[in-house]
Amino acid sequence: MSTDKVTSPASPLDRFIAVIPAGGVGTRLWPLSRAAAPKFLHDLTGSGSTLLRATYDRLQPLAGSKVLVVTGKAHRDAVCRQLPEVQDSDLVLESEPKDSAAAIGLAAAILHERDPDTIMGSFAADQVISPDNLFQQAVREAIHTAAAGKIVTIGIKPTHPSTGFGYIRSGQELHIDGAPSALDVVEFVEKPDEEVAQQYVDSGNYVWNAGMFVAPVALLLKHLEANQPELFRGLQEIAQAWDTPAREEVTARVWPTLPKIAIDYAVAEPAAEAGDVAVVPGSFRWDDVGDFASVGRLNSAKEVDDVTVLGEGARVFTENSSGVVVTDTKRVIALIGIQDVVIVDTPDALLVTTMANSQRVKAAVDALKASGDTDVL
Ligand SMILES: Nc1nc2c(ncn2[C@@H]2O[C@H](COP(=O)(O)OP(=O)(O)O[C@H]3O[C@H](CO)[C@@H](O)[C@H](O)[C@@H]3O)[C@@H](O)[C@H]2O)c(=O)[nH]1
Repeated sequence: MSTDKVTSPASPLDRFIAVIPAGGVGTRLWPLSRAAAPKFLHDLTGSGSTLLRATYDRLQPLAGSKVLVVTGKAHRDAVCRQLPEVQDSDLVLESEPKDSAAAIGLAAAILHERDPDTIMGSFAADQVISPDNLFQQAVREAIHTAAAGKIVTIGIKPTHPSTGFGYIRSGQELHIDGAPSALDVVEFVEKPDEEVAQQYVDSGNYVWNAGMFVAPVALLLKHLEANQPELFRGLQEIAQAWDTPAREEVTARVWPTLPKIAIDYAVAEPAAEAGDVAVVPGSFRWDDVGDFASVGRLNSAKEVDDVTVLGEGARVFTENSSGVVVTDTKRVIALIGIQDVVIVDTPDALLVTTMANSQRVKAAVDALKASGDTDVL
């Protein structure tokens, strides 16, 4: 009888490391979401977990403690409080925001330095997803698909012609072991205009990009190098110094020089053209919490009459009214006979609008910026 040890090839799942890029301000959720306390640091579902913490917990069964977080220096303390498990060397702090290609690309480059066979998955810190098991099932399929040499996106069935999302046109089934629903991607179009978005939705051939990318780090970096060579070179330099005493010095020197571009333009669109992108359909409930109408929907269980009320110790009186109230003050709020209102009450800024206008909050933020009144942003 042979005494040779029978070893099975390592599962791609063992090569998986999760990355959470936690940036952006969430302008359409002002005045709740601020530069100093962006959307991902808030509990916007009333679950007791912030969006960041929920994202981390959702990834646990897939990644364990192998999670890298990329965020702004200013958020270091808040992120460490919310995610005490994250080691110093796995917390990437940016001195200034450089958009998602730099954030995700640096994580890929660091992971590549540590182990070039790593499969990484990047997951936005500010989405609401349920149930977790359907998300995890889709990501497992994405990891198997990535191991077959693809950059993998997760597709969400569109409900309206949003101009804030990437659109993915899928093609043939890929027939990959462990990924029965993976499809080839024919085209990836980031944020089309409304007319094009409407055509995509009407055609029934497109899904939304959920803002998640699962890929072998080497493949992601190959496309970054081909399409953004300057960004790639800078990230390489930082990554090579990352686990050495030179980390601080090199990062401080190189990071400010990096070009700003979204990963969707820098990698996803050109990689799809090269035939290197796949999509796994997500059957979970997905919401990017883009405005207060969405906050209202996500918390409808907390309705007082027809008004959704969010906020610890909120004191809200309602009569014949509907909408959403978010408050972090102790003020009493009374709503009488008004429909579909949005009220966001904070100590130094008050927002009053309607559900239908909740996407336009950004206009107020832009106006405040232009007037130089930035202390409330
Ligand atoms: N650390 C860090 N993270 C950043 C930065 N800029 C963006 N991010 C993070 O990168 C992710 C996506 O960035 P957004 O800038 O919020 O992208 P988007 O406009 O919402 O579009 C993306 O997501 C959509 C789904 O929500 C997609 O449909 C679309 O194709 C695209 O991937 C989020 O997790 C965001 O926090 C940055 O400078 N630094």
